[in-house]
Amino acid sequence: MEEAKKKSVPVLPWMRSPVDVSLFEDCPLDHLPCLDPRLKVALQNMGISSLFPVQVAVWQETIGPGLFERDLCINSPTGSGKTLSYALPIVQTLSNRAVRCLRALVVLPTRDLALQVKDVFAAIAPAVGLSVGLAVGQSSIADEISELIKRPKLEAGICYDPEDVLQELQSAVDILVATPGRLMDHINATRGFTLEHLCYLVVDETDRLLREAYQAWLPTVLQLTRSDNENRFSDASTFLPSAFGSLKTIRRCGVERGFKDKPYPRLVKMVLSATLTQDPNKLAQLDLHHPLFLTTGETRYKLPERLESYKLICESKLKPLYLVALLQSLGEEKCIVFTSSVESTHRLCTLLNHFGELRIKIKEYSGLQRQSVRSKTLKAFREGKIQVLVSSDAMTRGMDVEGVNNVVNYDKPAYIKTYIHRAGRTARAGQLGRCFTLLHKDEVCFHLDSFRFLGLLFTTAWI
Ligand SMILES: Nc1ncnc2c1ncn2[C@@H]1O[C@H](COP(=O)(O)OP(=O)(O)OP(=O)(O)O)[C@@H](O)[C@H]1O
Repeated sequence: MEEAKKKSVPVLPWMRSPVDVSLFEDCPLDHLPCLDPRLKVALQNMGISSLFPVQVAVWQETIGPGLFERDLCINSPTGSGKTLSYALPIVQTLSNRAVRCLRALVVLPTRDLALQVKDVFAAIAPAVGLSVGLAVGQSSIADEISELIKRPKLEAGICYDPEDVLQELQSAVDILVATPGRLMDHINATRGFTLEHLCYLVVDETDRLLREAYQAWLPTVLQLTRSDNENRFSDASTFLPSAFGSLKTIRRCGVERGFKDKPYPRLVKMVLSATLTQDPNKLAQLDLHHPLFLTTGETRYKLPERLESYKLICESKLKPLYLVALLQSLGEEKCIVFTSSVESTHRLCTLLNHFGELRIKIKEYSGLQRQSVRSKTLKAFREGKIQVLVSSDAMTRGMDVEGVNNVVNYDKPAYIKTYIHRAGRTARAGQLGRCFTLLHKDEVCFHLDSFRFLGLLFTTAWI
């Protein structure tokens, strides 16, 4: 049904002539034009010696004479390195900034994803003197504000007038990684928080973020970053919250130090996903400027090169036993088992923990749990203290855990996109990985038909 609906949606003209990322090759850091030597060292410290194709393609479009002329829409497989593809050019371009203010905003749908992306920025940005902040609701709002906003005169004890205090509020960060809810909290209520100077907006996991309104964060950000000229023609009151604390932050032409009397630089947008939407109505929400589409190969979505896909056909009532046998055969290798709901995640995890012969640590990770519990579980999984994570689809998007060799679809994914994001937790960064899907024999034909367009061949797994 979903696929039939999609086929009737016309593709936008600019999407018909994309830059094909599959024509690019890895590029050693030594050969990358214009790379700041300080960033080269930072990348080497991360264990990176060359850039992946999508990173080279984005670098080419953003660094050099063309310098972020167009908004970029990037559709590239899971694990292909999309995070660094935007983080590196943004950090390199901002490295020349004279005054600290909030210039880049990266929005992600979940807290764990935002933390992951913040870590990538934090590994390179300090090398060129840039500071990175996080707004995800991990700490109290007061703690978060004190991380994001500075009061230099007040802190130095030389400012007593409340009016002066307001004037002196400054951003403590150049780059902010945020989830939509917390971002809106700061926009609405944090004094001194402004998007007035924003140059880059990254919408990662775009299709997921466009699916939900999240307190109208996108129209709000777009409205606040429009110049005076654009603002004159639109009526923000239709969606802006009534107690809109930061309305003063709408950018005016030439207000920033160094930009007096010059046209204000355009806000550049970068939107990314492994399953980027082609729906014109959804893309219209992003208000893209002369967008350039980067995608990998000719098929709409692509799986990682080194992913092996297996089907396991069994009767429904025997599924738990098949799973136990599969996990036993995988030994201590890290594995994520996906179910269709938070309830079945809980049930399955409880059941697996009753199989004494499975001498591996198995934990649940689902949207039903508190964030603190989820974060603790994820940390233990990263550290290898847990071998198997039973997860609902909360885990499917973007999570990058080293050494996950196997993914199991205990419940078959309802959509191709779900398959892509689940399977994409393995075979990342050019590594080998396996995805097993448990199917009842009646499901096999339907399942394989709907996946054929991915060029996906399932091998039958014998356990
Ligand atoms: N140039 C590189 N060299 C080596 N490893 C890299 C390089 N770039 C990224 N990586 C690693 O590749 C992994 C995947 O990167 P990343 O999480 O950015 O993928 P992604 O394309 O955003 O995937 P997803 O669509 O699932 O979110 C990470 O572990 C990252 O550290």
